[in-house]
Amino acid sequence: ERHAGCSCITASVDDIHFEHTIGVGKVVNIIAKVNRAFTSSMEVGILVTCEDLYTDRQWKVCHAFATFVARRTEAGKVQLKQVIAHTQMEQMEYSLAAERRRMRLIHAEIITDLLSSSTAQLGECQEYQDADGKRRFQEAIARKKIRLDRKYIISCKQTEVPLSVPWDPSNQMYLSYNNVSALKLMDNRNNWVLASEKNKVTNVCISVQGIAHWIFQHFAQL
Ligand SMILES: CC(=O)SCCNC(=O)CCNC(=O)[C@H](O)C(C)(C)COP(=O)(O)OP(=O)(O)OC[C@H]1O[C@@H](n2cnc3c(N)ncnc32)[C@H](O)[C@@H]1OP(=O)(O)O
Repeated sequence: ERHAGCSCITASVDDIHFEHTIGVGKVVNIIAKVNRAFTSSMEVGILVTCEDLYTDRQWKVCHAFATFVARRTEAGKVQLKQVIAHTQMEQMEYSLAAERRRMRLIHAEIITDLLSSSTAQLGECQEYQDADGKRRFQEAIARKKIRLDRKYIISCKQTEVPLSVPWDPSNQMYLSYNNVSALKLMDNRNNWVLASEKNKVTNVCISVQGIAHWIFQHFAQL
């Protein structure tokens, strides 16, 4: 709200993973920072650390991301002022914030997609009490896949090459979720056709033009 200069509403909070417990008597430090402002929404990174005052030891407890939206005024949607990223770390968070936002906004779409593709993979291995149990099981699988994708993106090392972002030095540490999800989408398709095979290297192709085009386009950037 300090950044926005007006009242804001919590739109979403990403997955929260606790890496350590906090014992009684320890000091908890919470640092929250606006990573990036978009139009009326902004991503806030929240870092929780724990401190033992007797030993001076500090450790990370969790790192979460929340999105806050400036409340509409009578004039309509609020245009937030931009965040200026100064340090290399701030620039990295600034870039990654756009990618995380994209993941948030397509979350529902991904769940639907994973649900339809995971139905085929489940096979006969699970027995369900009822249809609701099966649906909850499938949703849990879909959520787990999304969590793993997020973990992968967050753990991306600076030296790893970004995949789908227009090449620009400021995007060096930018990893695209789109490539990961497109590859998974491709992997789930069953209409792959063997194109050639030589020295145990198999080339396969697929006739979904839109996706293939997308992949080639982005591979071309590497
Ligand atoms: C204690 C608590 O805080 S409890 C939580 C209380 N929070 C609530 O009750 C939120 C209820 N939801 C809402 O009021 C609305 O859905 C809002 C404010 C989140 C979105 O408002 P809408 O009128 O749909 O606005 P609109 O579609 O224009 O989206 C506004 C912005 O929110 C962003 N947004 C919308 N949904 C989400 C989401 N789930 N996650 C992240 N950002 C989102 C949009 O991307 C957009 O960003 P931009 O302006 O920077 O491009």
